[in-house]
Amino acid sequence: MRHRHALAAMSWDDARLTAHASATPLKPSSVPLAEAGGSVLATPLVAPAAVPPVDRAAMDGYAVRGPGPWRVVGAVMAASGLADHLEDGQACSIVTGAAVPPGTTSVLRDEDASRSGSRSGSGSGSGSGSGSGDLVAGPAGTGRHIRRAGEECAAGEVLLRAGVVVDPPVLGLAASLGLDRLTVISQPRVTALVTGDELVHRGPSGPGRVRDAIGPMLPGLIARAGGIASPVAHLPDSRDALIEALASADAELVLVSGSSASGPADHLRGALAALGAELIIDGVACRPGHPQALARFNDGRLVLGLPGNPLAALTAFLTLGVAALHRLRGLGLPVLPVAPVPGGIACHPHTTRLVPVRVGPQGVVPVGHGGSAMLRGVAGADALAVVDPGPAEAIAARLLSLDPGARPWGV
Ligand SMILES: Nc1nc2c(c(=O)[nH]1)N[C@H]1C(S)=C(S)[C@@H](COP(=O)(O)OP(=O)(O)OC[C@H]3O[C@@H](n4cnc5c(N)ncnc54)[C@H](O)[C@@H]3O)O[C@H]1N2
Ligand code: MOO
Repeated sequence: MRHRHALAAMSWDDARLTAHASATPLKPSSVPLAEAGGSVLATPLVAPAAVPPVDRAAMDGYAVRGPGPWRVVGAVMAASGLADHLEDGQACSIVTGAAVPPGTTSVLRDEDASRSGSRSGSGSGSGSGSGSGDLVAGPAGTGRHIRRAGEECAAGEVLLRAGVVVDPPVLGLAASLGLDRLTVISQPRVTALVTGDELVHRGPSGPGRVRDAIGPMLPGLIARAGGIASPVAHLPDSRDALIEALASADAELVLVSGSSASGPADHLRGALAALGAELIIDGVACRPGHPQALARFNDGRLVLGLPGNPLAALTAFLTLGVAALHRLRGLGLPVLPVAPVPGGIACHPHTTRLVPVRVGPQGVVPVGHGGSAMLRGVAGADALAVVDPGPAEAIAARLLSLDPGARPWGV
């Protein structure tokens, strides 16, 4: 029984938009910082207090007050509390980042300081011990080498808008603001089912044996696209096994590879029909990746059919999978930068071509080996050029990143 192409193949752009619109963003929640990586801010990031909270030394050296020379009256270490007030002509040795004593007018760098007295002679007299009573001299313009309180942000300032991905710099910023929790949309869960009786997971391919090349790609792709991958499940070409696995998948998005075409072992559409899923996309007008499909269960879970040819599976994930995951995470559809193609790329009259390219300063250059069963080209490429259908050659193309976790970039 065949359920082939009840819907006409959708254009590549419409398919991305449709996949994005088919998903429902997950509900926001408050999570500890340690669990927030990869999630998306559900509310703006607001500074609860000024950063830095106090004036701090920007260099190792001496906090001084007024014109020199200065008498060293103490030492401020990294973990010292607020030191006593400095009077005119007084200095305190200090380390980078420590709060300067009240009254400090400047910080004199170690390498600019000359010190006389019990701890003189090294030219770098700060550090442990106060050496109190020594004299220190050197150039110290007013306000030099002091990080002012509030110089990074004031209390109540909005630093990031909602919808920003919590990546390492954002996590570090949140920690430096003193935050312990963030209100975020957490990462969607993704289950991957790799089907095929012919697939093997060790050793070479041969007659009747095809080494699984999709299973190894999916966990990294899912993670880079902001999903949480469960271990890849391998299924035989069995309609019942697929129905059982689809019915029990506990994830917002289920990927199924190798069952998307119309052969006798391609059970995806039959399994979806048996489970009452709505087929939203049945084929996309792109190459590679034409037979990809997207369906939705009544409970909102999405199923993405990845074609069995490995490059087609990759392009399908980057097309529909990334679009759906972005929406689940509360993100808009990624806007693709445009790059010149100095040598041109032949267009297909009716179908969008996805061509592995290297990105250079002059534009993009195809790397070859972009057939749907090949990964050689894409493994050495920076992006896929999206070559819109047309009568001749494209001299510019949008770029689809091969790393769905990369911050947006331009060319
Ligand atoms: N009569 C038709 N035949 C095919 C059509 C079509 O429209 N009508 N579409 C072709 C295109 S385009 C593609 S892409 C494939 C999609 O096939 P399936 O998704 O059904 O996958 P299979 O038939 O199982 O496999 C195709 C090919 O890929 C190899 N494969 C499968 N899984 C893996 C894997 N995990 N790692 C490496 N290689 C894999 C499989 O052995 C086959 O060689 O259908 C075309 N045919
Ligand atoms: O379009 Mo298929 O998806 O060539 O590989």
